[in-house]
Amino acid sequence: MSLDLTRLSLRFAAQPVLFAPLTLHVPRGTITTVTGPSGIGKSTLLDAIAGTLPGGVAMSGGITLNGQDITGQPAHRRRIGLLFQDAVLFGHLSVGDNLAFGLSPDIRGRAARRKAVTTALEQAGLGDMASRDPATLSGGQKARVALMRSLLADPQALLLDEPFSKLDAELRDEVRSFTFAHVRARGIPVLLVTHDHADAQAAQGPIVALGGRRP
Ligand SMILES: Nc1ncnc2c1ncn2[C@@H]1O[C@H](COP(=O)(O)OP(=O)(O)OP(=O)(O)O)[C@@H](O)[C@H]1O
Repeated sequence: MSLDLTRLSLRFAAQPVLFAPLTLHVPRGTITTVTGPSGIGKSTLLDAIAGTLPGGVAMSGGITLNGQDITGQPAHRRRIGLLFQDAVLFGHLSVGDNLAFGLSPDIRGRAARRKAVTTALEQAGLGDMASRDPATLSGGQKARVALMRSLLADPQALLLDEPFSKLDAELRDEVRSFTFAHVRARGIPVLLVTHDHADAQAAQGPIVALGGRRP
């Protein structure tokens, strides 16, 4: 199982390419860190992989997931999770319903679905908070629910875009450890975009520095 990019290149209309064509092998079970200066195209790269590129971006090169070419596939068919710095939970749903929303359709039957949500709540340390309004959760609790919701969708790869940058230092360590432990346990390829050396160090994987933008 791996995520592979082959000479991937991105360009907004009438602008230079964002970064030099990127070839990258992200094996399962590793967290590969992507760094690079602001504006080089790190978030746009993750959008390209997830299939959520904004309009007006020209892409060349290829993306395969577990050997399957997904370059032209719509986002909902790629089974790639994307997690941002803001743990965005649906305000009109309870914490439990936020988790249920993420559930993979492969988990069938009411009892099995309920059990998956209960297990995720317990893993997030929120066993008794299923009916809580997400607005009443702490930053760390929200981040844990957002991760669990992504994992309940049973993604085949996970993309993390500065996922800890809004958290204060102490919380950041805790949420980082929690996140890395859970994604490692899944054994899926993970790409982490970060500016923080401590994140890259804790990821314990290869570090890819984007650069080489043409003038
Ligand atoms: N709709 C758009 N049209 C033209 N250029 C855009 C558009 N959206 C983003 N850009 C430009 O594309 C470049 C890449 O943006 P992106 O957010 O991917 O960079 P980044 O490396 O993630 O930056 P940061 O580290 O600051 O988050 C930036 O220079 C940005 O100004």
